[in-house]
Amino acid sequence: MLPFARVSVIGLGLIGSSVARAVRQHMPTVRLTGHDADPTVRATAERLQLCDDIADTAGAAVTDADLVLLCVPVGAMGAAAAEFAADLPADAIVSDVGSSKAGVAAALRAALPDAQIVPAHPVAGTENSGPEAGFASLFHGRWCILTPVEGTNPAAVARVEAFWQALGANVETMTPEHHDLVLAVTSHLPHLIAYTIVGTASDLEQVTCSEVIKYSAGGFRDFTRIAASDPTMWRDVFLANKDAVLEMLQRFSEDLTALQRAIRWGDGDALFDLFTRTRAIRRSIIEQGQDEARPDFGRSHE
Ligand SMILES: NC(=O)c1ccc[n+]([C@@H]2O[C@H](COP(=O)([O-])OP(=O)(O)OC[C@H]3O[C@@H](n4cnc5c(N)ncnc54)[C@H](O)[C@@H]3O)[C@@H](O)[C@H]2O)c1
Ligand SMILES: O=C(O)C(=O)C[C@]1(C(=O)O)C=C[C@@H](O)C=C1
Repeated sequence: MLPFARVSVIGLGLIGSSVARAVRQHMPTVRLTGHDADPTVRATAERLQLCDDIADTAGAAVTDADLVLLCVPVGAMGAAAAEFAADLPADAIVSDVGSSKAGVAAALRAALPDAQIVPAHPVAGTENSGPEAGFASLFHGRWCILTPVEGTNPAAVARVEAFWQALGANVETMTPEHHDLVLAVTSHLPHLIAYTIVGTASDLEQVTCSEVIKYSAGGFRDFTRIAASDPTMWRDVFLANKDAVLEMLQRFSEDLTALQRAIRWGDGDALFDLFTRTRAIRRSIIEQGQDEARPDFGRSHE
């Protein structure tokens, strides 16, 4: 049996449109309704036939939903939920896909004090955004982390878990705080580093007259992909997950200083040991099938 029969997706960008495509593919009988605050995105969603209906207001999108999935930037979650609060059916489950969880859970609870809320984070994405960037296989073999708080109905958690499993994801459950700490180091810090290194190189470009672009080979190019990620999304993530990101950044700065010292003092063993350890980590990620350099990654998937 399907976990939900009528799903509303609020926010039809990369993740919302990928969810819509994946629902169509894996649960074709589900009635899908979509809404986006941006009329251009709504028009594109209509043209791509992402949903059965595209509603002009968030309220109209949720009136008969049994799952409402918020796919908007984390800083917009509270406002987006408040827009449909008055129209939400009493038995509907509300979930989201935000990249940070503690702040989002609090914002959703404040906007929807009586709703069943099961926050979630599919750990899958690309540097692209918008409804045309989505694709149905985005969640295949990826993790989706659920962060229910105490008192959440276990049956609601089980239905959201079954939903993500039906889209091809592996589901894990943890507290919002633990999620935010783990993701600060595995996702948020790498983005901050990429934004920094590409920014630094671009400042240098003034000096080197475009050599940075001209000779950018593998290493720098990989950073530019990450640094091309959506500015609104990442601004919101860093503001929402401030404490965990700052803590991880402190640890990172200390390790960077140790590396700086090893280079200054010619400590080749320290460099070699670290690089050997990090190479093993990369290889174990590939062995576990978590490598993002899969053939279909980051292209159009329709
Ligand atoms: N991009 C990724 O790699 C990735 C991966 C996992 C989770 N996420 C999370 O998914 C969410 C969406 O990210 P995305 O990459 O799809 O972004 P996106 O920019 O592609 O899409 C976001 C959409 O939300 C709409 N929107 C903004 N405020 C709204 C509101 N109040 N009501 C209705 N619509 C509104 C925008 O118009 C836009 O179309 C974010 O919370 C992000 O943290 C992103
Ligand atoms: O591969 C990318 O482009 C991503 O940034 C995906 C990525 C990640 O850091 O792993 C980014 C943010 C999400 O919340 C989940 C996934």
